[in-house]
Amino acid sequence: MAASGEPKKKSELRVFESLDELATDLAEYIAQLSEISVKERGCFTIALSGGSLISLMGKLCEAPYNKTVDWTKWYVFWADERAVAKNHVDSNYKQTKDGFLSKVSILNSHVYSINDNVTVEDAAGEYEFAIRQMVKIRIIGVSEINDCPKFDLILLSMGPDGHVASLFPQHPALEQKEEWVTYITNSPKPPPERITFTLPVINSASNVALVATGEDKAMAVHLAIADATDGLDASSSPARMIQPTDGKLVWFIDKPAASVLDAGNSDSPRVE
Ligand SMILES: O=C1O[C@H](COP(=O)(O)O)[C@@H](O)[C@H](O)[C@H]1O
Repeated sequence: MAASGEPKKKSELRVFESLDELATDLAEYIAQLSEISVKERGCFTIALSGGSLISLMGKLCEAPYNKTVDWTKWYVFWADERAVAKNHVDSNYKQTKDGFLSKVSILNSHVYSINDNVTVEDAAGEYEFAIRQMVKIRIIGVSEINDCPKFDLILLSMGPDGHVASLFPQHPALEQKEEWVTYITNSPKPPPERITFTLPVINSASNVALVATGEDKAMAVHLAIADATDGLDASSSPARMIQPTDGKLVWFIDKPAASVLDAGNSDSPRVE
């Protein structure tokens, strides 16, 4: 990992033999970024997603990280949320609470969940407002390029259709350039109503990690990473649109997810 002050490589592809190895490296990556941010800025702002990601973060709740990470300096946000009650099985908050937050000592007051008591439109507006307040007091950094929030780390899990956060292929939400947080009411994956960070926010982060595991994601990984993808229009692969402007992207994938890349069906990956 590039230490503070060193030039950062823009993107990197890490392929693992097993889920256990991936989870081990992911925990170390997050812990290192947390340490660097706390040293440089006094806090660590992280935005999470749902899906398979949370269980892959499990090793962070174990030794040594449960003791060595400075959890009191963490500020937790969500890159997307489904419009369901917080105790619903589909809630990204519930999944994160059960699988991660309840096992580490992050302060409750540093956990910024999305309001489940209002319409998705209002919830998106409220969440953007909350983030603006955190930018104003410089807990969340700010991009010098576009005034967007600059999260220390945004963690995304890619779906088999190439979606990230709740940004789905061909969806107009991919075009949203003005708002930081938007909403959709027609998600192709249930539940239909969701709140999501927009691409400008994701691409303004200091670090973005994209996780994809399993053979059912192999083609989406190929479309997102391969150099040449004949005839592909950009919005058919939201994951391909993740290109941090002034930050670093790291892909964490397992062998099955890398299988189409490995099969020699692709040109050299766009990432190192
Ligand atoms: O619906 C969602 O799906 C993606 C990917 O989920 P996975 O189970 O295929 O890993 C997830 O990252 C996103 O946050 C979520 O709302």
